[in-house]
Amino acid sequence: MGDYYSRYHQMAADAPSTAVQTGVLLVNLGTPETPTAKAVRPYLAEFLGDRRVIEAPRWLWWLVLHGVILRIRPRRSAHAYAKIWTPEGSPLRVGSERLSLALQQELEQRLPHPPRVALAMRYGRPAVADAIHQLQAQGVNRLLVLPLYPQYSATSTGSVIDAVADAVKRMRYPPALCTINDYHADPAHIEALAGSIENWWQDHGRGDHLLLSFHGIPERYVRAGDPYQQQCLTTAELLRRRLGLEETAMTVSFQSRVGRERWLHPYTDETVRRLGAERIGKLDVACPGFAVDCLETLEEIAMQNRELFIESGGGDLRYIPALNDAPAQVGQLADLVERHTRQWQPA
Ligand SMILES: C=CC1=C(C)c2cc3[nH]c(cc4nc(cc5[nH]c(cc1n2)c(C)c5CCC(=O)O)C(CCC(=O)O)=C4C)c(C)c3C=C
Ligand SMILES: [Fe+2]
Ligand SMILES: [Fe+2]
Repeated sequence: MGDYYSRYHQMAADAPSTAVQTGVLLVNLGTPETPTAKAVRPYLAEFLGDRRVIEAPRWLWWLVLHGVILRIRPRRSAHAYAKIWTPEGSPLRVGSERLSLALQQELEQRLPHPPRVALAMRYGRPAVADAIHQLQAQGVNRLLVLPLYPQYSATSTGSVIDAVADAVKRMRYPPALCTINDYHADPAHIEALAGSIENWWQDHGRGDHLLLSFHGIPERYVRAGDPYQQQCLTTAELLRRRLGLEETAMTVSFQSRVGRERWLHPYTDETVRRLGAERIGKLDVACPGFAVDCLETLEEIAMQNRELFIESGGGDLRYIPALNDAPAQVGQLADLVERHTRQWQPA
């Protein structure tokens, strides 16, 4: 009896069961380890094998993916990645790591009990499950999941939530969870975007037209209820008003389509060609859906679409960089974290 109680008291004393430690899991898409077909292939296989990304009958898609796409695309994509690769690695990885570090430092300056920040990639490494385990090893028992996608899509944010749910399914004692679905209309986010475009204009002069290009998704997904298109258009409209631009001074388009299905319109490449043919002098392009620069901005927009624009009669296409680890984005994300974790802060 006495033995039982003393053991019980010892256990209770050892267990820090009332300590609250918050974690923030930043999640971005993921990127290959090296710009080679060998490294791009498993990355694409995981990405394009995700049912959230490709909604098609499984067996049919498996045949197309493994029989056709993974035989052709890795080499083509690797060639594109090679053009933007940096000495530190893939821009998406380097930019996401810098942002994660800056957010950790900002929260440490602001809060007496700062959350621990970890970065995960939806595809490739560091895997979502590994990052959550790493946070738990640091004592985290409250977890805020913050996908680095300002607009919600089932294909991007939804898939991150799947990965978190899969990780949690295997845990005996998971952390309490909170997930941020989107921040597409957060005033501080709009302010950060507007400020970065204005700063860029201050250094380079204002162009003749502003194009906002978002990543596309199949139109079919929007018809099925994905709020992505609406959220992109709302971000764009809020940004246009904040910048004080006439409706005719700005265009919205959707880039990076894959396959033959109809994706969100208008397509960025067709829009760029049209604006070139209209003999626009300087076309400024920003991609507000990308928190961090990556293949889709640095290669597709700043290289491929710039060439398209000039070929079709335009003057120059100037890509305005993503927010990356700019203080305005770090501050906005820190505010978001503070708002969502206040409920957990020790009194
Ligand atoms: C084929 C279906 C795809 C859907 C749907 C899709 C949605 C989607 N993607 C992003 C963000 C990024 N995508 C990136 C690259 C990329 N996207 C697809 C396909 C779909 N994306 C592919 C095949 C690729 C790989 C590159 C290529 O082969 O062309 C990237 C950049 C990755 C990097 O390493 O730099 C990002 C970021 C969002 C936000 C989204 C839905 C809204
Ligand atoms: Fe994509
Ligand atoms: Fe692309």
